[in-house]
Amino acid sequence: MGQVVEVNHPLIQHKLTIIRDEKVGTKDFRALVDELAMLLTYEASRDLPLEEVQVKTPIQETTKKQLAGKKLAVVPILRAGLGMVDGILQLIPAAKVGHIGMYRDEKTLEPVEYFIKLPEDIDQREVLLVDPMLATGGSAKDAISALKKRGAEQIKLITLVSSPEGIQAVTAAHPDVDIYTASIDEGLNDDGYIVPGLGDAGDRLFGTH
Ligand SMILES: O=P(O)(O)OC[C@H]1O[C@H](OP(=O)(O)OP(=O)(O)O)[C@H](O)[C@@H]1O
Ligand SMILES: O=c1cc[nH]c(=O)[nH]1
Ligand SMILES: [Mg+2]
Repeated sequence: MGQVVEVNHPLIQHKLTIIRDEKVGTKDFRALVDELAMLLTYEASRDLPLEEVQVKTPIQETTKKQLAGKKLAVVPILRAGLGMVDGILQLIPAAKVGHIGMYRDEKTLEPVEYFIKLPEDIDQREVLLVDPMLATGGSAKDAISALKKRGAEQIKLITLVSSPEGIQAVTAAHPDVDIYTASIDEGLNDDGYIVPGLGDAGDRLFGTH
């Protein structure tokens, strides 16, 4: 538990480099964030438990494997986390979806929670908390605390771009949470943006400023 996995798969690195380019528009940005979320989830779900099940093929009866144990919930941190949900649901169609609304105060960079709605059985589910950016770590840290307060015990954090500071903040506050990311970037600028990063993920996804 508490591992930090920078997923270096060539397809992930290639697609991330494309969306870093400020010239890439909303349509392509949105499509690639979804693809990256799917690829990262493929990696993050490597340890899902399996169980045996009887199957009768057109040829013969056999014993094979199926997913076992806890069901899953995908929980995006609004707004930008929303851009990762569809890609993940293509991989795990049966997952339930929760929502945690948070924005960073422009001056203090402190996260402000404005909405939270989770499946009533969140305590029975393994949670994939998703947000493209892990900067100071404030949003992810508070979102994980909010999930734990509502009974979630197994949480993984999936981000596209993370700063060393954000990783440090989350692993210190929540050593039980694994972090899967496409890139650990250099750091943060004075405005709390990841360097080199990709800009404001929410604004690029939704065409806002
Ligand atoms: O690690 P932190 O310092 O908390 O920063 C990361 C958060 O900042 C961005 O959200 P933002 O506040 O811009 O809201 P938005 O997603 O609605 O754009 C991003 O989507 C993360 O949620
Ligand atoms: O680089 C950053 C940092 C926080 N939030 C973003 O959307 N981008
Ligand atoms: Mg946010």
